[in-house]
Amino acid sequence: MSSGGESPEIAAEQAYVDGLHTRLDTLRNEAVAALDATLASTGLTHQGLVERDLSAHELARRVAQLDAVESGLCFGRLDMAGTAVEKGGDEIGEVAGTRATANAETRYVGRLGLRADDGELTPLLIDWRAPAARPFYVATALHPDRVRRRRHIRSRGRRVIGIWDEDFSGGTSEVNGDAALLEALTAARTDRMSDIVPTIQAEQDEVIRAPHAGVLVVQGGPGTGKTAVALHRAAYLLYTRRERLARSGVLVVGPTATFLSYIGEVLPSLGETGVLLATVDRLFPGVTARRAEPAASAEIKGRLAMAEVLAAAVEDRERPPDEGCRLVLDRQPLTVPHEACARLVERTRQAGLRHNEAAPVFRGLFLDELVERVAARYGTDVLDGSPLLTGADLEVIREELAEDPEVLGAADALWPVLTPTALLAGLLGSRERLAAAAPGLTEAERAALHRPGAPAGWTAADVPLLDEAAELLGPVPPGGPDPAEVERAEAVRLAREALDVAYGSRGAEVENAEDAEELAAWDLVDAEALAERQAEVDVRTPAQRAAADRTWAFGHVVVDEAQELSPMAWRLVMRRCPSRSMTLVGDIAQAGSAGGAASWDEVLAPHVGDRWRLAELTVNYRLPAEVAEVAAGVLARIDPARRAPRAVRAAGERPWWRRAADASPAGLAAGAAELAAAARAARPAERVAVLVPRGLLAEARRAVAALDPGEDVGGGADGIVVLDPAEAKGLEFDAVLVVDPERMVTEGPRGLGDLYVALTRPTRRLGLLHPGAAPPAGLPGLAGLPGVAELPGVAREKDAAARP
Ligand SMILES: Nc1ncnc2c1ncn2[C@@H]1O[C@H](COP(=O)(O)OP(=O)(O)OP(=O)(O)O)[C@@H](O)[C@H]1O
Repeated sequence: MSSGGESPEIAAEQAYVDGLHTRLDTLRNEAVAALDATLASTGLTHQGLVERDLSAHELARRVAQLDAVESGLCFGRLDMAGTAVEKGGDEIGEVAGTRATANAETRYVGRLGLRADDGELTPLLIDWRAPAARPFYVATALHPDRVRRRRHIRSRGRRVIGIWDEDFSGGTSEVNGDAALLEALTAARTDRMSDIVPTIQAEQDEVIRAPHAGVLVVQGGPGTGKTAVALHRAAYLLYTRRERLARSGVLVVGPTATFLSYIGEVLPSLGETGVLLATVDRLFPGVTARRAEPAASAEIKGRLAMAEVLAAAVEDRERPPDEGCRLVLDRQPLTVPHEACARLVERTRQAGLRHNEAAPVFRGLFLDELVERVAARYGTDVLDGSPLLTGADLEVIREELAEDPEVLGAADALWPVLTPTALLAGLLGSRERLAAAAPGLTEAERAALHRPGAPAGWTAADVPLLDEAAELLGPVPPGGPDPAEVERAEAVRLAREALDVAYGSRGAEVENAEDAEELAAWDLVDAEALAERQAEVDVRTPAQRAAADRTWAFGHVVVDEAQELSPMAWRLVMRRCPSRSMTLVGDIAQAGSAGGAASWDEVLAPHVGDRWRLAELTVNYRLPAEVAEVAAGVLARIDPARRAPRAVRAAGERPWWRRAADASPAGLAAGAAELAAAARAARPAERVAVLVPRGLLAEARRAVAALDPGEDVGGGADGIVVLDPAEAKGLEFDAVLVVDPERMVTEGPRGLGDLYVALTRPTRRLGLLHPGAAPPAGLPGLAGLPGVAELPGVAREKDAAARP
């Protein structure tokens, strides 16, 4: 690499890059001025206002894009052999159809396309996504693709600080382009993922630029760049298909909110701001999943069989009561018996509509039935047996009945208009309804689903069920009851049940006179207040316009950590993308949730049959080779047939294990906190993660939070995060301490996958804290270090006593 201010090569590149920034500044100033002028325009018609807002929106996007590309604007240069000059407007990454031609000799590659304002629109910088930039990523000494020399330009802010060259001239190659990659890989990590445009590798480039149509599955081991590739592919598709995708939108689905915040800067740094990032549980407008639940019930809710359970739950709500329907019309009682009601239900179903859409049909049939029964009260002509009432009489009766609140209420009770939340709350809140709708589940499984009392928020696994319910029910018909009212009525009903249950289960002692003064829940709240208190909070933002519409069809959907989605979650995601233009990235070996995927075929067959393509990433960019060796031991246990991705670098440092001085949960947590603090103290710039089995999480968090900020080691909990494997999915840290690896394996439903995730998070250092005296089983390549108690500054009297 050349570096330093004195190199003439660097000075020449600096001059060029300065010119690019001058051009960028000019464009930015022009865009800002145009935006100001647009916003200041007044006296517009309604149409004019709409157009003004549209153009202001577009200009604001342009300003944001020009701001975003400022850092590392130009990162590459291609010196091309030969004389061919490419025609067409797309080669530098601007609007197709412009007239300018590329300079066949030298192309600069950067974050966006720039042209000179010289009348010729001479290309100055080629967008990394344009076809003319492709050789920068795929040229090799063997297939140079007309490239004589590829140059990586490294900058800090606007200053060029280094260049690396790969010379492909004369059939030989002097390659040191790997240096740029290595530098990127060994840089210290922050809590935000960076883009990789300067160093995208050929196998990644192929995935990023793969054709748009259909489902593309990107399988790759940990650290192979699946997330990075998926996000760059989104940026690429937005660039090549801007027209269509800007309208329909791109959705990126990730496993956790932490993960989404970790990747949240990548697309904006590439100038793309219009992409919606969401976890599956945020994809049902108006519902925020805040409630936790045991893994066992989440797993049941994720099963495909729940689609049938919900369909049966809807049918159950259409079942007339055994005693039929009792009314009082014209002060006379009238009963429509169960069989007659059941006949009406059957005829309504024959209309083939969804439940809510069929409600008006049922109401019409119910009215016909009532008219017939009221007419029968008047009897028939004794002479000829003909009805006493004429058709006009019947019509009048029908009109009166159609406005009678009692009749309407009865129709609604027999065929209630339902919101998805009302249906699901009603199902989960009632043992009887669960028994009726889910006869295929065992008693214990139904008990796991049962949620007695008023609904207190939704869980992540409820969200795909709500979506399924919305699909089965259809929208509330116009003129039907207000959905908010329907929901509230159901909540009040359930709240009332909860209060009844609470009241009914009062201890006998409450009946005693001395306890009578004691205030209890049923004294303080009435059912309506309880329902009000438990109402869902809608946290939608304007930026989530697409997410606010459940029926929105995204133009492209990216799913990261796709192996984690349950079959019910897949049904939801597929509904958001009817075109099936999707990029799914994941690693079957890392599946940790019980409902996660066992194979891509199993995941996709119900939705697209075998119409999907598989791409594999084979190089591990995150892990040093020494850490990869340890992780490979776990992969061999998960699936001996699967090959671990090849690590591109070694750290020169062996991962280690230490025996915990105290094997109790509190002892392990304390030992982990001290080791993490020691790691921070040794290298204060590094981010440290303590990864623990789920059951140790609370204890370990407490121990780390209690670290003394004043101690000379560590500086307290700053820079240390404590996570379980599910939370750590997709993230990476400079140094990782895995606590009690054997418990991690036995604890989760797919514990080996959890351990594999945990071991594959570090970019530099890995340590294990283990309760046993023998090394942790099945993990090759670990160096054994003295126990925690022997660490300087860590030994304490009680630890010393606990040692054998
Ligand atoms: N071509 C590249 N240039 C520079 N850095 C890269 C490149 N490819 C991947 N990386 C880096 O390697 C790390 C791992 O990438 P990423 O998180 O995308 O992997 P992953 O396959 O999604 O991993 P996991 O399965 O563990 O979630 C990231 O820091 C990423 O920036």
